[in-house]
Amino acid sequence: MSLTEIFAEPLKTCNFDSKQQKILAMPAMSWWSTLARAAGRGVEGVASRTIGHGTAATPSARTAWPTTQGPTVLLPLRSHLVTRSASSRSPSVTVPKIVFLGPPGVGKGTYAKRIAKWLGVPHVAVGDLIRNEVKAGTPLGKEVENTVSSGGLVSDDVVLGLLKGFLEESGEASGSASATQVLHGKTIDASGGYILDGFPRTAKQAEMLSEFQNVNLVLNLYLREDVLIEKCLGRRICPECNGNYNVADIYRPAENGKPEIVMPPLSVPEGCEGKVVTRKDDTEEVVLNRLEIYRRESEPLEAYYRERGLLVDFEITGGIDHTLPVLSPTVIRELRQ
Ligand SMILES: Nc1ncnc2c1ncn2[C@@H]1O[C@H](COP(=O)(O)OP(=O)(O)O)[C@@H](O)[C@H]1O
Repeated sequence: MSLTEIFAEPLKTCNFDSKQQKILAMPAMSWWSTLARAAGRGVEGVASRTIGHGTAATPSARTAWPTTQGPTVLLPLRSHLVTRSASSRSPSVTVPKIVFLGPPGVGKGTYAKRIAKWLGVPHVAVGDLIRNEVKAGTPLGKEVENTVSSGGLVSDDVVLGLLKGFLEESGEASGSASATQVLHGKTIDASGGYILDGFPRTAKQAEMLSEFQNVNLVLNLYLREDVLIEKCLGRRICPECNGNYNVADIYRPAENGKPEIVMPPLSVPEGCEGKVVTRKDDTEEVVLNRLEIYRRESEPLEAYYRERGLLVDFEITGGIDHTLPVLSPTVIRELRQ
């Protein structure tokens, strides 16, 4: 079964009458190995751990990618991961502890959230944990409010304290603003793995994280900077449902060895229309400041994880429907290594 067969039809809709039903009905291990084999084939020929639509995929794989018709939906994979733990695979793979890295505007949060849902693990967005404290008006929130709205980085101790509390207390209601509000009142359990988004941002934070968590994959999403700025300025959030949207409609032709970029807007659904707002830190001045900080901090951070063989670079060149069918098997393939 080819990558196209697995990801083209099924990912467009959540329709159980489609081919997806057949895939899900397969015995878990055979589904798993088919997916994993296809994932390996999909990025065949990549010399290093650098993956991207423009750089790694073969032309035939590229033309076979699904077109953008309707939302891309990945059904939960958790049961397959659990099944794998009974096999001979290493336990680290069955507990995916994944870090997503990437500059503001790259879509890190959106991809992290989708992949987390698919893997059946919580998406832990540190920026949300911090914003939550600010929104709840806690002493910590008041302390960091100005730093956040100017695009600066909150102190390591504060962020680490929040994250540690969240990861260690999740599974039992901690009663803190973070555990109860970020996840909309639902208790979450990070003991079966997680996707960490927004932490670490510096090599020092990576060191600190390694003292209490063993991360097994770091996905480094990247995108050219002029597009990043446009995407940040087009970003909208719904304060009620926490949904993220983007009104920017971006196109850049391929030139000077750079891939073509096609990013249609991520439209605001009816229920959120009239409610969406621009984040305070998405003004041009603040975005430029955040990108500057990112550039400064990301190099040593990437080096930290590259040296440990955990970093996978992934170039974003398209919208979600274009990217997710390539990113998802990449995550599985890389977790297996
Ligand atoms: N790991 C971190 N260390 C320090 N500050 C952080 C960290 N993560 C988030 N923050 C603070 O929260 C703000 C919002 O974070 P986030 O939602 O991840 O935004 P973005 O990725 O768009 O910069 C950041 O600008 C920063 O002030």
